[in-house]
Amino acid sequence: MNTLLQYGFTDRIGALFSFHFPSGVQPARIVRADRGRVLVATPDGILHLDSPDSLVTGDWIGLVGDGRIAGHLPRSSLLQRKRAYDPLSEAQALAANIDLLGVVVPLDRPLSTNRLERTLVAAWDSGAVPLVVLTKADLSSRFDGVVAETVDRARGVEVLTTSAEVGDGLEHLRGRIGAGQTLALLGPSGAGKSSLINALVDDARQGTGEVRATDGRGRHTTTARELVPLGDGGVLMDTPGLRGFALWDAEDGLSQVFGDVEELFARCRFRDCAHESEPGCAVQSAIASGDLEERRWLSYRKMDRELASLHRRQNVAEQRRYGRSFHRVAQEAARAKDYRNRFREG
Ligand SMILES: Nc1nc2c(ncn2[C@@H]2O[C@H](COP(=O)(O)OP(=O)(O)OP(=O)(O)O)[C@@H](O)[C@H]2O)c(=O)[nH]1
Ligand SMILES: [Zn+2]
Repeated sequence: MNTLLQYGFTDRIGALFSFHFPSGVQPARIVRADRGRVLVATPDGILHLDSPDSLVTGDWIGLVGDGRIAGHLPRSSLLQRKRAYDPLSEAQALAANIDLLGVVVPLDRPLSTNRLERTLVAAWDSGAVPLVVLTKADLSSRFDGVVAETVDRARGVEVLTTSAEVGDGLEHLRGRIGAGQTLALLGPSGAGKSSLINALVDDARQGTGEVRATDGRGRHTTTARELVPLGDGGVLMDTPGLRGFALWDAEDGLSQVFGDVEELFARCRFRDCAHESEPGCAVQSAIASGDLEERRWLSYRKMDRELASLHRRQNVAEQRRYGRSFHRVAQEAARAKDYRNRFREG
């Protein structure tokens, strides 16, 4: 099989390709991206290449004859994160062209609803389709009710139950990854992501991890890849960059997960209702009647506040940048005026 077909190449990607690149440009996919270096899957095998820093695992790229990268296709989805220590920094792209984003919830501990909601928000926001993957089903008797609670909190997102240990649910999950689709997993440390990936890949009778690649000088090296073919056209993405994933600019996702809460706002008597103690507040009355859980309301509030403060900080940075460029324009205008005046006088 053509190597690229194993890495998710489809007719749709082929068509996008001919649309974006002149003929003669070869399609390829980023299997792993390090600073300035990428591992790429091409129709003829895996190569190491120098690259611009803007490429991420999952990108579809165009290759010119001499191994130069002509650019990447528009991304159907993009996972980004902010750098927690630097709120003014730009979002950092982590991975592209993920079709299914598995939000991993382990059954060996109580459910962290807050984390589940956040991760679902981020998943929706990336453009991928979220899927909740319950892991360690063989231990589920320890914490009764986590499955039901997860289904409830997932708000219509599909929930699958798996056990890497005893093999439950693996077939079903494999079946969900169509040919040409890429699945990535997001979840807390110890949730069972690696075990699940290994189980899925073993199932496809493929060795995970190391792969042999050729560099520009024809030398062979062995490297870890972050895209792992499942053997039937489906692809698993296992990138360490997705660990420690944080919330970033996720309004659209917020509405996906908390749409029912936001719908209540329209029913408040006052348009500028703060949803605290105003008469006719639909939120407070839904809480009082039990239609809206107070916990969900508080978690909506918290995320909304975080997004708002993120925006304020971004806006301050933007105003500073704008201020600097405005200052420069003003100075130039003043100089020009000065010049004209002198010219007139002269
Ligand atoms: N009983 C049981 N244990 C599991 C299962 N899957 C994973 N584990 C155990 O859970 C622990 C964590 O699993 P990992 O697969 O390393 O978890 P991870 O999500 O990759 O963790 P990080 O690498 O920290 O992100 C290991 O001790 C696994 O053996 C399962 O299906 N059943
Ligand atoms: Zn209100």
